Amino acid sequence: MKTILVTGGAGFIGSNFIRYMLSKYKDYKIINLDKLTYAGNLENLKDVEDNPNYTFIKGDICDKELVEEIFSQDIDYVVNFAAESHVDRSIMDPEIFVKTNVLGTVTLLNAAKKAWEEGDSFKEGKKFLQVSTDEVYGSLGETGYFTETTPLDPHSPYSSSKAAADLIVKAYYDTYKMPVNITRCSNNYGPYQFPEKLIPLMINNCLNKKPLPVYGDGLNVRDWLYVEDHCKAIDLVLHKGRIGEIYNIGGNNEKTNIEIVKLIVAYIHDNVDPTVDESLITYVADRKGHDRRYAIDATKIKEELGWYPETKFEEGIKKTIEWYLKNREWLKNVTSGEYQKYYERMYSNR
Ligand SMILES: Cc1cn([C@H]2C[C@H](O)[C@@H](COP(=O)(O)OP(=O)(O)O[C@H]3O[C@H](CO)[C@@H](O)[C@H](O)[C@H]3O)O2)c(=O)[nH]c1=O
Repeated sequence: MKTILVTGGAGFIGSNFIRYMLSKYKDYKIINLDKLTYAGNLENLKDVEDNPNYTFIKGDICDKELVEEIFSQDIDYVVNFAAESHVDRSIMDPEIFVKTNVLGTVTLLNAAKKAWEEGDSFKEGKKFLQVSTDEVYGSLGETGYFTETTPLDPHSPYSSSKAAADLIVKAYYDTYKMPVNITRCSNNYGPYQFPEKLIPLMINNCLNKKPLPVYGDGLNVRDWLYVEDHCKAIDLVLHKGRIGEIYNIGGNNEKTNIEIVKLIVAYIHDNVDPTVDESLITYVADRKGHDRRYAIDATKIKEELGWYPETKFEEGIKKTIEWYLKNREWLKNVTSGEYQKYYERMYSNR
């Protein structure tokens, strides 16, 4: 029996993680603390909202009083997914990224430390897991991989805020010996991803026959990881990861952006609407400071914890597109209102 505080559980990866953990551990309690920003959506958790082991609390990880009050319950693990996560938004509005990603993390760390400290050490069995990103390592050329010892070299306001948060988490381990882990994942894809990110944005635009905006030359490379494989990796690190360690989590699946876009177009063309074709592809101005290539070396998590990405990309992308096709109402709801304004601001003069 464990109680896990999951922050940002109404977002894409967080909601997939909550669903995965509730079905795997029938005796675990999950508290989901989520601010419900534009990217958080309780619809993502409709199927588990009545589960007696699940509690939702609406709130901000920067709210010290609220976070401390949550820790009046006996929390065993914290998994911190809560973050502003979209690189393009961070280029437009950096401040909220620093606030949520850095101050939010330190607020959570402080509350956990206060609740878990026992004399000059920590109660048994506690852990703070910080969910981070491979973007903290910066950008690769055509060869090489990020390992856990690759120096931090973030470029965007988003990745810089995540790197800062990682360093604060590390400082709590180095200074107080607080039981922590940091995981750094590559690009996730799968059900419930908000359609500002490459894959769901392209699916949504294909379904609406809107131009498909490809940044720069379309040859930037990302390493795609199916979200459920990521959830399995976090579960393993939470239970078996060595305290104080960082674990990279990658899909071992590098693709250029244009390959991804063409694959989505072909699927929609063949299975949904034959009038959708590559003529929708529109090359637009590049993202400022656009990292060229991310690729993860996940040897450490494989050798220490036996994790590897189980889902083949061909299978994962098919499942993902089919999920969006089955959930058009969800897609319609999340792309109304604020999304339209964002889309205009983001894409109108590129
Ligand atoms: C939205 C969009 C993206 N792109 C390009 C930019 C990138 O090279 C690639 C993927 O873009 P995004 O889906 O925004 O993801 P990216 O910037 O790689 O970052 C993601 O992956 C990171 C992990 O690597 C996470 O830490 C971030 O939170 C997550 O947003 O596709 C386009 O060409 N056109 C687009 O409209």
